[in-house]
Amino acid sequence: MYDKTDDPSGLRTAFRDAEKQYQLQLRQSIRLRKGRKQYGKLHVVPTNMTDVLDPRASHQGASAFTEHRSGDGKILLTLSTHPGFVLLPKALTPEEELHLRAAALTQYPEPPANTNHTRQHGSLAGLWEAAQKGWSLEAEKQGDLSRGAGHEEGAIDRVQSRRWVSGGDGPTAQKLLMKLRWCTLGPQFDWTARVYDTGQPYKTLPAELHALACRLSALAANYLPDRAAASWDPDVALVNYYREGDTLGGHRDDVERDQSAPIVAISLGCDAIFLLGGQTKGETPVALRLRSRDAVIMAGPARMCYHGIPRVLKEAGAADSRKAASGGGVGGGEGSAAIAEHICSTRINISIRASR
Ligand SMILES: O=C(O)CCC(=O)C(=O)O
Ligand SMILES: [Fe+2]
Repeated sequence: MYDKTDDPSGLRTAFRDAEKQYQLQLRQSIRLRKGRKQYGKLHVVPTNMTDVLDPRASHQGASAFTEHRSGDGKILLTLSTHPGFVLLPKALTPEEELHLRAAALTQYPEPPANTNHTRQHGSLAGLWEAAQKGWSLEAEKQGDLSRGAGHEEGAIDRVQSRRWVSGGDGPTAQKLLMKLRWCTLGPQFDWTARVYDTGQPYKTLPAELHALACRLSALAANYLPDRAAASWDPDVALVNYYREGDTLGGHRDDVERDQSAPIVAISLGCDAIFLLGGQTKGETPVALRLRSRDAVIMAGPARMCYHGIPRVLKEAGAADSRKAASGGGVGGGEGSAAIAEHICSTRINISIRASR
């Protein structure tokens, strides 16, 4: 997990400049009519993408990527500037993509996994279903949010859970779903103490994520530092949810015990710009375009590199998601069209790690 307090000064750095370059900028025209201001529509200011490395265009020859092939023909891309970094375009099958995006919306945030809502609202069991049904949280009861003696800042208390009700006074499930930013699988992460806490109840890393991460790191093993993949046994994952305008600031994931072990990060939904910098924020990062089904592996020296997401490209990737919806989603099950619609405006990243 990463250090959110890493850049408290807000100092201008090469990394920060790159973040600003790619961040969503909205502009609104204002006209004066009969002495009164009239506000036009907000529009997105075009971003110069010419320096963004596109893994799907690597065959064009001008790319900074070096292309390799695994035994079964899968493409692996490396960067000579960043040893230990491997990008696997289309690493997931379309079936895995459908399955994981449904799981990331409907199963992974379920208790006992913590989410960014846990501190304020307690366990939100059934968030996805409640959002589909148009439910809200029942009104807060006096004392619901009281924290017992010995409460430590940063530890997430189990505030009493509230029920979903139709037409309740609390926040709507739809709004809470739109504001879902992360959930943690495997031992809970204490963001303030910056440690994994095996003392609280937690959801073990789903076997499908463990298997997928091991498969991908084994595929990339030749391009990772010595034996980084061989004995790797991931036990935690952070699921990040991004909507248009959401960003993930430049950080290093430096809490896990073995700082050279791989992190395998899976992209689902909308495209994004991923910045990969150096060991300080003074180094200018490279910008990469990540798409749904792509995987990124960072191990060895690349683990020490600052990285972040300055931009989610809402329209990009949406057509594919809609197409998948008409195919029926996960087994054509109920809610698959709703999942596909949601993912058209969302990016999900699942980063799988070993905490111990
Ligand atoms: O969203 C991404 O692609 C990167 C996520 C990440 O860096 C993290 O979860 O630590
Ligand atoms: Fe990270």
